[in-house]
Amino acid sequence: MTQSKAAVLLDVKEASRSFGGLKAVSDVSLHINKGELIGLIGPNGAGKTTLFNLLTGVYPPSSGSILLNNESIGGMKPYKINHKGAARTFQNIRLFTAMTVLENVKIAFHQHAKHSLFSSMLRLPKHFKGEDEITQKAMDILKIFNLADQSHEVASNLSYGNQRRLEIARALAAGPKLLLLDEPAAGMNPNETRDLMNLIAWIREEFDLTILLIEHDMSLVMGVCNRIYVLDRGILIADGTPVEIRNNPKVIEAYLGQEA
Ligand SMILES: Nc1ncnc2c1ncn2[C@@H]1O[C@H](COP(=O)(O)OP(=O)(O)OP(=O)(O)O)[C@@H](O)[C@H]1O
Repeated sequence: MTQSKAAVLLDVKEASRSFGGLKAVSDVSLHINKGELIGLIGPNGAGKTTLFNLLTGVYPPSSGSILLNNESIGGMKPYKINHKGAARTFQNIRLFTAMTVLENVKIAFHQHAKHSLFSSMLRLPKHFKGEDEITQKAMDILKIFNLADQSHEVASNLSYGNQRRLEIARALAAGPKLLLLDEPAAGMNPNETRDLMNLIAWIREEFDLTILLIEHDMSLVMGVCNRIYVLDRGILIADGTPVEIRNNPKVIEAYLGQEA
């Protein structure tokens, strides 16, 4: 896909991140156009999560630049990047497990809600109106994820697959432009995985999202992604359409090397 300036949402230029002597991400340049669903794959320890951590402010890049909507976000605090329009899920699920399903989504809405802390503290009518609206919006999202019936269930009581879905629902509540999903299907069975991939493709359309999806398993991303980037030992070794990636000798070698 061509890289016209207006269409690019995320532009990463020669980003690196070192931990001691290890270059976990090494001079990676990539771009994502608005509306694309992009896969990020690579063997164990390739640097996928570290790249996500750079994109979401968990770590600043050691060098290089990261632009979201033409604005530099490299090194910004995570909450600021979230406000700029990038939301993520984590490889290890991070829900408020003692809270209900509904509360988990409402918290994310509150972080972005318009009603002021002042009206909340004084419990003005405006506060209750805002609260009702947030409950309604949270329920609407839960319906999309087939979690509305369990809205009053404590999050830790959900099945593993549903906890993963709830994480995505919560990320969506932040109203992101860019959604970063770190192995959203990890631990799911093949049917759950297929349903989730279809749901991800659907929410992209419905919410006008751009999505970057980390996945371990190449075959999973083949069906849904427009393009795929491949990392190996911190280096971007390939990018292209699913068919190009499937037939790329460097990619095959990287994956075979992992099995050896
Ligand atoms: N905070 C850290 N401190 C030191 N080393 C780190 C840190 N985070 C990641 N690494 C190292 O950086 C390399 C890349 O790790 P990363 O988790 O980004 O890979 P990954 O592609 O997401 O792997 P996986 O598919 O196994 O999750 C690994 O060698 C890892 O041990």
